[in-house]
Amino acid sequence: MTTPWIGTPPRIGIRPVIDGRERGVRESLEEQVMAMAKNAAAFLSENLRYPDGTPVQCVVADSNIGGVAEAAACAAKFAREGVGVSLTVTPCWCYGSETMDMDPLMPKAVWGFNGTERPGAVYLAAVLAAHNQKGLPAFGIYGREVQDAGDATIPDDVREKLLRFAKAGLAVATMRGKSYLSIGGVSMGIAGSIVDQPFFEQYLGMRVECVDMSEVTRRIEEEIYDKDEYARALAWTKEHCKEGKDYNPKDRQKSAAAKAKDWETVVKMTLIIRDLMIGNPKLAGRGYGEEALGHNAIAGGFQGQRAWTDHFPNGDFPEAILTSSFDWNGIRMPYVVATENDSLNGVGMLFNYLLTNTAQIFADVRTFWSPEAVKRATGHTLEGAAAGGIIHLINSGAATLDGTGEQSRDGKPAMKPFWEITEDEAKKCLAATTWPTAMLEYFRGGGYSSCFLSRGGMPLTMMRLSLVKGLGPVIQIAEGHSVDLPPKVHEALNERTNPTWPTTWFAPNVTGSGPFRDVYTVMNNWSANHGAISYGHIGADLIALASLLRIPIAMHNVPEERIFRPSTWSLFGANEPQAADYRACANFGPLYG
Ligand SMILES: C[C@H](O)[C@@H](O)[C@@H](O)C(=O)CO
Ligand SMILES: [Mn+2]
Repeated sequence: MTTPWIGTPPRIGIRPVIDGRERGVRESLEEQVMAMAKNAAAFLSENLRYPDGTPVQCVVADSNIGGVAEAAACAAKFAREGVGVSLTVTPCWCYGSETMDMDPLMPKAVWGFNGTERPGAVYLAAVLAAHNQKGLPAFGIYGREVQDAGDATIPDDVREKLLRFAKAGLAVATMRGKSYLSIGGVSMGIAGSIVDQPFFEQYLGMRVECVDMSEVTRRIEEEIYDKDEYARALAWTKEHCKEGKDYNPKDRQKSAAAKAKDWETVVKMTLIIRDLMIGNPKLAGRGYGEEALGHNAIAGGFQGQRAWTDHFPNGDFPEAILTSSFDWNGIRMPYVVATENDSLNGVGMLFNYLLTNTAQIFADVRTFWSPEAVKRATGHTLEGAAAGGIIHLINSGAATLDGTGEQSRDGKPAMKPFWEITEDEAKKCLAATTWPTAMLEYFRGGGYSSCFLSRGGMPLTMMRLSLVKGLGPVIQIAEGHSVDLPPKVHEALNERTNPTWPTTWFAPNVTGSGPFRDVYTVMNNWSANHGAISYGHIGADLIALASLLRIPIAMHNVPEERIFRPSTWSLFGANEPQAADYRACANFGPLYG
């Protein structure tokens, strides 16, 4: 079952531009310029995948672009072909404002070949100046080393920038026109669940769809879900999702029959939340044509607490399974579902997902444990990556089971795109997860929480998107690693909190100064109760994406040499990149704004 919102994914349009002077110059360049475009297209398609695992598609202009007529013909072709991102390439001089991509909504980059036979770099600088003057920021790509005119290889530094730009551009284009589905409303006063529709519209080009949680009740009671799939899902759940310890007081524990009923309910909730997000053609055949359509949601959130969870089984199972890369339908695309309807953390998960095609961890940023505090509480001395202290990431709900770290890459724990995950790895993730009965003191209606401990040694990036009145959205980024603790130490610390929830021990990379002065300062600066955690050090990709969306970065620990933003940003203060970022974002304002 593929996710309909990937339907016709955005393509990357390649624009080969050329010096239009005939009777010698243009003719001498036709072949080389078009070859550069086709080479770039092949590289991008070979190295990038859509969320459904298919190769990214590129569209090359029908001709080299020597002037506005050919630029217009190229724009028309791109519109016909569903192009959402544009890359202009050239090894020679061309006429900037006559050939440039003028589409204000199109993420754009220009690659000027570093070869001196013809002035490709001069065009690059000239056309970027035009982009600056016209308020159409573009990424500039200029390889460090000079290449010979016929050299078709793409140097490593150019490859890195092409991929960083393309991933960010595709994420922007993929979100446009899609929905965030808000199931329920504000959860326990969590600000991220006060869903800000103008933010989604103006910054992401998305819409917010709102459905009351009573719709889930209606569909459960009227059996508006695929009953065959439900039977398979329940059987699969019984086989693969083992009930964990019931920590509730004996006199409050539910009966076996009531627990079995709760399993049935949470499995139905899973089908229903997914159907609400993306629809389900199976429903049309039963007279539920409207329900079959869904809400075109690329991300969603379930309020759960407390209006639902004070009475019904909680949403932890649905949220955890949907954000994982496998279920009763096999290994498949994960979904983006935010616990407590924290829509801003849902957007963070969505950004991370679109940049990596990997499932995401939703977590509370719960506790900073200093080495001294761990020593006092357990007698253990933190060491290795944990030596500076650790942050306890734990939250009931949408932590993907991929977060167990039971998948591997090069022999190390990993979280992979679904098409790389083996059946055995999926089974290991499930086997590493137990499902304790929900803590009834919190979740009066019961249900089940996913409980696992992430393996250490995974490169992780934790990010948060928050809103500030008068400023708008800002993003925080912390690259680091998951860490292992001795079992007894983990147990001692975990039992102090909620042992029924999934834990990732996180050690951010610290720099010794500023917001990354030390681990404590990272947490002390964190701008909300939640973080969206992705496998991999993707901070530079997030920074590129944020710049396309004009969302400034409030803090990050990404090495400077990896940072890639539109060239315009440097004109807002190249010596002070963070201040420049804020100025540039404020200057241009929201992309759809
Ligand atoms: C069960 C509790 O209410 C938790 O849901 C709560 O501590 C949170 O996760 C807050 O983000
Ligand atoms: Mn939470």
